[in-house]
Amino acid sequence: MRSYLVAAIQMTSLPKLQKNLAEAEELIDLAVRRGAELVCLPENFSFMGDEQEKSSQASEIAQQTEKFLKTTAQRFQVTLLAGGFPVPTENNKVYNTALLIDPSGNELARYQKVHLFDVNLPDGNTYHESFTVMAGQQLPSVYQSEELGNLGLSVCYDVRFPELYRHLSHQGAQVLFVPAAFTAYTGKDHWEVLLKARAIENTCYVVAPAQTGNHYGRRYTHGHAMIIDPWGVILDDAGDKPGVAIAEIQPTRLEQVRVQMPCLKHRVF
Ligand SMILES: O=C(O)CNC(=O)[C@H](CS)NC(=O)CCC(=O)C(=O)O
Repeated sequence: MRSYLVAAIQMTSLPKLQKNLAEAEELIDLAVRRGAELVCLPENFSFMGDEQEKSSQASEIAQQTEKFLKTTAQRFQVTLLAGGFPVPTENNKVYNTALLIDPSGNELARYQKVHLFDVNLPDGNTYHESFTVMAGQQLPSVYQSEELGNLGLSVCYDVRFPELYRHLSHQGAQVLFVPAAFTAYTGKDHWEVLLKARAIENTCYVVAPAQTGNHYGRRYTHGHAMIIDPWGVILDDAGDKPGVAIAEIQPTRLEQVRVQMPCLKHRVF
C-alpha cells in the first residue's frame, strides 16, 4: 500500500438513468483532475426513484450501469467503487449491489447489501426496501490491493451494524467504503456519528460517498459525503451540494494510529 488520493462523490440522482450517468461522469472527471486514483460513487448513483419504478427498470439500469463503470474506469484509468445499484434476481426482485472495478474495467469485488432498510420514520416517510430487494446472503469481502490497501465493501444502512465492519477489519480491511443515500431525517443526527464510530473502533479510513437534496416527491437525502481518518478525524466533507470530497490515504498515518490505539489487538470477542 502507498499514499494516494481517494474521492467520495456526492450527487442528487434522479429517476433518470442517462442524466445520472452523465452527471457521474462529470464528477469522476473532476475527481481525477484533482488527482484521485480511487473514486467512489454513492448508493443509487445511476437511478434514484421510488422502489417500484426502480424495480421495473432494473434490467436496463443494471446493464447500462455496469457498462458505464467499465468504460469510465478505462477511460480515466482509475479504480471505481460503485455504491448500490439494482441487479435483477430470478424472483423478480433485485440485489442492491456494490461493485469495485479496476482501471482496466475488470471487476474486483461485488457485494449484495445484506441489511434492508424497512423503516417508518417519524417525518411520515416510509421505507420498505425488502418489497423489491432481496437481502444478500454473504458478508462483504475485503479486496486486497497491493497499491490501494485492503478495501472493505458495505452499503448505506449497513453502517448501523458494527459487526459487519468488525468482520471486515478482522479480514484485514484498512479502508471501509460506506456509499449511501441516507435520509435527511436520520442523517442530521446519525450519519457523522456512525461513520466516525466505524472509523475509530476499527482504526480504518472510512470513505462515504453520498446522495444529497431532493430526488423526487418527498425524498430528501442528507449529503455530507466524507472521508474520515482512522483516528476519527474528518479529512474532507462535501457539504450539501453535489460535488466531491477528496483526501489522502496514508499508510504511515494508519500505522501510527494502530500503534497509538491498538484496540484491534485487544479484542476479546
Ligand atoms: O432513499 C432512497 O430512495 C434510496 N435509499 C436507499 O435505496 C436505501 C434503501 S431504501 N437507503 C438506506 O439504506 C437509507 C438508510 C438510512 O437513511 C438510515 O439508516 O438512516
